[in-house]
Amino acid sequence: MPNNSTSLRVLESHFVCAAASMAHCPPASLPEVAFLGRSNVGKSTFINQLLGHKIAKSSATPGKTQTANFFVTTWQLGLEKVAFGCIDLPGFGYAKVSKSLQEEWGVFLCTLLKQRPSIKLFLHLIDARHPHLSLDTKVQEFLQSFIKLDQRIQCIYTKFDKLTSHAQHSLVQENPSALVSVLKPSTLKPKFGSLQNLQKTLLNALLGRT
Ligand SMILES: Nc1nc2c(ncn2[C@@H]2O[C@H](COP(=O)(O)OP(=O)(O)OP(=O)(O)O)[C@@H](O)[C@H]2O)c(=O)[nH]1
Ligand SMILES: [Mg+2]
Repeated sequence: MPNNSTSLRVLESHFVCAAASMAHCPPASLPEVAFLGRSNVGKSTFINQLLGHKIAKSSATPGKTQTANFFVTTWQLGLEKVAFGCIDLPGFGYAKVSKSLQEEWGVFLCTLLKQRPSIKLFLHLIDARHPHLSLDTKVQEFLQSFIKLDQRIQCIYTKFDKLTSHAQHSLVQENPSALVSVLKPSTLKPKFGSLQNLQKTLLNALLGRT
């Protein structure tokens, strides 16, 4: 396994397609990361950070991403080249009334997550300011109900920059296995990691190296 000082570079990324049904999804030939979380939590923004350019459309208005958007990226870690897919999903939790995940999200997205074995990493983005919402618990339960041995779930707190320093420490203490992200990765305090470390952690999780 590459050690922590091995450098990581994003070599290339491109948009593949937007799908609104299983029939429109591209062939599942590469390992994939699915980015899921409430509307407006920062899924598209985080994909852009990881891939190093604005490839996924983000917006201050909730409900921006309406289809499952597929991207492919190639990264170099030391001497190793890895190509993988990223799936930017529509958010849930926009409706004011509490509904089941399937009602919120529709049959397509639930089926996509359950029936696409190439998804090796489910990245669950949670707003750091609201870490205990019942909808996020429902998502965890939903994922746990079907994931296979070669699939992983990883939580990441977004909008971590909106917390006070004290609240940042408390949240990380409460859930040490979660990752954190901020709007401008270069402003993340070193004790909370770096964009490179995040990229390496996610790549290792995707490849089942954790
Ligand atoms: N302060 C701060 N703002 C963020 C962060 N991540 C995202 N945002 C902002 O949050 C808003 C929503 O970001 P998106 O990336 O579009 O969120 P999304 O989860 O893709 O939203 P939907 O596609 O509607 O589900 C944008 O205005 C982003 O600039 C963060 O870590 N910190
Ligand atoms: Mg989005």
